[in-house]
Amino acid sequence: MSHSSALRTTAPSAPTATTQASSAAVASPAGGTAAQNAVGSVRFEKVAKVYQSSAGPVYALHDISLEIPAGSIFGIIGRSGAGKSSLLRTINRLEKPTSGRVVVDGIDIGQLNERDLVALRRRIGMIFQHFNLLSAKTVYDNVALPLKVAGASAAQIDQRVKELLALVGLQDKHNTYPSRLSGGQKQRVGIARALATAPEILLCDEATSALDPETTQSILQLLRDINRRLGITVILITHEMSVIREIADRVLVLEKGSIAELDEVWKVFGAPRHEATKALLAPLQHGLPDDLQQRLQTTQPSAAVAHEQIVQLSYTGEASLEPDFVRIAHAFPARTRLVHGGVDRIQGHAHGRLLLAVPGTASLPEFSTLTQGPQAIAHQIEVIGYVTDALHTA
Ligand SMILES: Nc1ncnc2c1ncn2[C@@H]1O[C@H](COP(=O)(O)OP(=O)(O)OP(=O)(O)O)[C@@H](O)[C@H]1O
Repeated sequence: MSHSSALRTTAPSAPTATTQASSAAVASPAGGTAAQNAVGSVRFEKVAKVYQSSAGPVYALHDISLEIPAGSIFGIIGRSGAGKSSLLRTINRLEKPTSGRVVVDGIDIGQLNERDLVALRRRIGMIFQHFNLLSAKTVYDNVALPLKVAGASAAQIDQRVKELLALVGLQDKHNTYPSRLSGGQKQRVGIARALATAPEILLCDEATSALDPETTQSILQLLRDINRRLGITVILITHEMSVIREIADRVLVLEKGSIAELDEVWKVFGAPRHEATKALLAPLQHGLPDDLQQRLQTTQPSAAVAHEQIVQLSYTGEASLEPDFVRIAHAFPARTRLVHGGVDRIQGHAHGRLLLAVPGTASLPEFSTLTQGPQAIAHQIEVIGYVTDALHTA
């Protein structure tokens, strides 16, 4: 498929803005190279946001400095009120920072006049949790609207809307009204509309939060496709950690308006460091099964009491280490059983944990030699407790 070049170049409003951005990027006053300022990059420089409310000032963002590379998929997570929406909305200047700069493609967007701001917003599409479609207009007209506003001709609009509806898989819904569409279809219309002016950045504000898991998967697939085929930078905020795990390259964890963590997703999800991250990721952890949880003791029973030692092997994705069951079996004594666990893959890195039940009287291997160097079978190994009676005879 070669929608890519067509969809990025045929929007009537985009060429001027994109050309401006590219030339400004090459001649960046900050001295950055053209590659650093590639189309679709965002840089926050010491961004702060303070809202004035009747109850006094609300410090929503403090000292945010980071860079989102062009063409990447960037996730923003954080507890409710952490500042995610505030940060996202500074990118198209729906919110103006109280201090600091937001630089899009090498241009400080705080300096733009009204006309340039309109042009900027055409280069930055946005989709929403509740789709924000016009219910009195057909699918076709919803997608056509930004093109009409941008002054495109009827022929340009027709060609572009057809391309976009084909891209999002709604070529047979031109004349349908939003009320007749499923949630996933509505979001596809939202995406087509957001792409109408050939943006270089797509902001996604909880875009899958109102969708069921299967529809979420199909929308994520579409977003990934759009990112890869059109080279559009995708920046998303979500409370669904599985969405970040599924499609983001890098993730920012915000806590009380500050950066708690910022790194590649497999690193943050494999070994979360900040309390806020650990709390957010807790639902993704495979909890202990109830029967094991209830019977787990923290002190080891005496040798006279039949029991098992529960050993946890953790995988954080580092150094491409994978669970190798032959080596695990060799490292542990006879009659060791695999009782629980799971391994996910994030960006090609194995991530998860396995729980082994080792006979209580057997001596355990030296964990330090099994977690380092070429002999490593896991990133971390620890005894998490003991159970009397073998689990499988309970
Ligand atoms: N217009 C506003 N006026 C006053 N306070 C605001 C305004 N918008 C946001 N806030 C406050 O700023 C802080 C950050 O809000 P923001 O919406 O950015 O957080 P969030 O992480 O997106 O939260 P959520 O996940 O609940 O949507 C919160 O304390 C919020 O109450």
